[in-house]
Amino acid sequence: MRASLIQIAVNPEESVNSRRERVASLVRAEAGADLVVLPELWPTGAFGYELFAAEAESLHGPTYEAMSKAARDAGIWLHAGSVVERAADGTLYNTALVFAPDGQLAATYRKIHRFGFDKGEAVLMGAGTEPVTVALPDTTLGVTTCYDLRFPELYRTLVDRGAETLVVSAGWPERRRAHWTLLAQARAVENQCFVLAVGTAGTHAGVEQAGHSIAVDPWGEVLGEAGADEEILRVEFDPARVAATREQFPALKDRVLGLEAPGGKG
Ligand SMILES: O=C(O)CCC(=O)C(=O)O
Repeated sequence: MRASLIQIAVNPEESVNSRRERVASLVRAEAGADLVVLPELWPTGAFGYELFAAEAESLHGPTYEAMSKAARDAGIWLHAGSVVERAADGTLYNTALVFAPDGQLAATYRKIHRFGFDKGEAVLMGAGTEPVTVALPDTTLGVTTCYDLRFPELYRTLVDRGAETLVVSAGWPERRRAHWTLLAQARAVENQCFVLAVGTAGTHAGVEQAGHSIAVDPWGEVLGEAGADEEILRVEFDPARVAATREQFPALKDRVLGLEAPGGKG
């Protein structure tokens, strides 16, 4: 399976419309890949809070249109990163879009863990509630977004639902780059899954982005890692390695379930 992780530079001198057109061309140029993955909120930047309301889209807005067409033109599965979705009741969500090679929408995922504690996304957006998997011909994707990476229980839920390739679409800051790499590898090892983690490059809203998109195999080995700037990280892997790893080292079978305390208090 060939996957292309497009680490998009988000810088304020490029308009949202120009970036959308540029990214559509980058996606089209990946024809021949099986799967293309884009980062979180690349139209506005994950920290472009002041743009969220103005650039919010209905689910079938301009990013949907451009990405659906790009997926169809390239004939690829496309995790198109996420957009600021304005729902019918006016609530904003950080919503990831996944398209099939015919351009049809295969899945949406509203980010469950919002970042910012008592500000930013955490107050500007609503929280998703539904973990999402997408069955591709050769693997099942578990769809997650940025800050989700810190919450292993979400990934276990995705594994229980059949996920074998965990996608993390992010806008991760440079300041915490060490966490990004470490957690991507940890999620791969503990879940015996491939992890495809794609972030943004550049600096927007004063927040330097980490870049360093990374692909990890079910043994925790790094298949490829990008640098800091805009770059396309292309990796090839055999999805059957997930079943083989789980058979050779069956740690997932030793899970002890039901340890969570009722009400979430330990
Ligand atoms: O958890 C982190 O350090 C970064 C999370 C983040 O930037 C996000 O979810 O947008």
